[in-house]
Amino acid sequence: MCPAVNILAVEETKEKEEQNESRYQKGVRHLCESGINRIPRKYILPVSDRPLIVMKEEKNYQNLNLPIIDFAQLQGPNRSQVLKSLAKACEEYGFFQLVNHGIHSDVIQHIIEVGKIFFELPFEERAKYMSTDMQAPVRLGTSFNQNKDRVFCWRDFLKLSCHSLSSDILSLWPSFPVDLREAAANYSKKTKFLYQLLIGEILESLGIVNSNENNDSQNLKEFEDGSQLLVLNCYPSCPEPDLTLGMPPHSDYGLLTLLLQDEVKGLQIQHQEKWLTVEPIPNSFVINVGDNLEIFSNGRYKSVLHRVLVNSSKSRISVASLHSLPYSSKIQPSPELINESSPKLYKDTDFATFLEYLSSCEHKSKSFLESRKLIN
Ligand SMILES: O=C(O)CCC(=O)C(=O)O
Ligand SMILES: [Fe+2]
Repeated sequence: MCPAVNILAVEETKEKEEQNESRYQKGVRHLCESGINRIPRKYILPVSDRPLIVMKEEKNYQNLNLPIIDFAQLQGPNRSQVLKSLAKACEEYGFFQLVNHGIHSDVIQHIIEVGKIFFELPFEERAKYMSTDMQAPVRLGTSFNQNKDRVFCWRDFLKLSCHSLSSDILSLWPSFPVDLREAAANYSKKTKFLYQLLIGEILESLGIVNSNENNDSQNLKEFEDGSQLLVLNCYPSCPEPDLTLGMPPHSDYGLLTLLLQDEVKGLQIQHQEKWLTVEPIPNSFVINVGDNLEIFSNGRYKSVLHRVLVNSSKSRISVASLHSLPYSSKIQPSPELINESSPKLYKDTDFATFLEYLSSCEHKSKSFLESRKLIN
């Protein structure tokens, strides 16, 4: 081939690749709406990272019955037993399912419904909320970290910062469907309240009652007044689910995540070196320990890797309510949990360090937490 033709061919390929890149940035739903029956190369994981979906047959499905904590029982005569089960779940699994939590099923159904409708809106309507600014109070995005991911995952998401539910912030949230703001604000208030109760119980299960008297300790008020982020995740059905993931293995950064999944399974957690699928229980929350709680508990409670499978027949929606300390706070192992037999295991950490980490690497494993360890 003559050199001029060669250069033209290279430029044409480059142009095509750029067009494809900008198409993928618009999200998986947009891609599916264009009608596809194979997944583009951008979403195909290296063989070693692919999920093993030999479990199409129900008998091969390794479902996991996570420990179940009955929240109402914490108020009853079995309180001390339930606190022990809570501690054991956080130590052994880093996850548990919460039932009888007091949030009405209407509130739960409403957020799932508005989430479904939002992701079904015409692309031009959804696209108004697209942003690559990680700090934006509202952000429609795709994949895991779309600015960094070499391979994209099969997920779109809407992030709503709930730090303040002032009318200034709410007016930035999507105006369609018309009840999205109301449903999301109500859901965020209810989950924040539940989180506040739950983190109090978790601190008690760690044996921390009133560290405010100890000047070196985390101010307990910070646990209650921290930041909250709602993330509505949408995983469209996928023509080749064994080649990709809805979310890659990751741990959550904050203290606790309250996760609501619809009836479609997909969430898997790593437990004893296996990936196990978490069975959805209607009207329950999947609660997981985040990196900051692992640090605060000096490694006693575990922030565990989890990932999301997609499937070829059903879309899936989940809503994660992520709770952290205020972004200006430092997190450190609680001095009350450090002694001669349990030395300090993690460096003090702040949110700025985490943001630096996010922007500097492909966030695909537990390595942020690994990077905070004092002893490896
Ligand atoms: O969709 C799920 O089940 C999990 C979502 C998740 O892990 C997250 O939003 O951090
Ligand atoms: Fe997560």
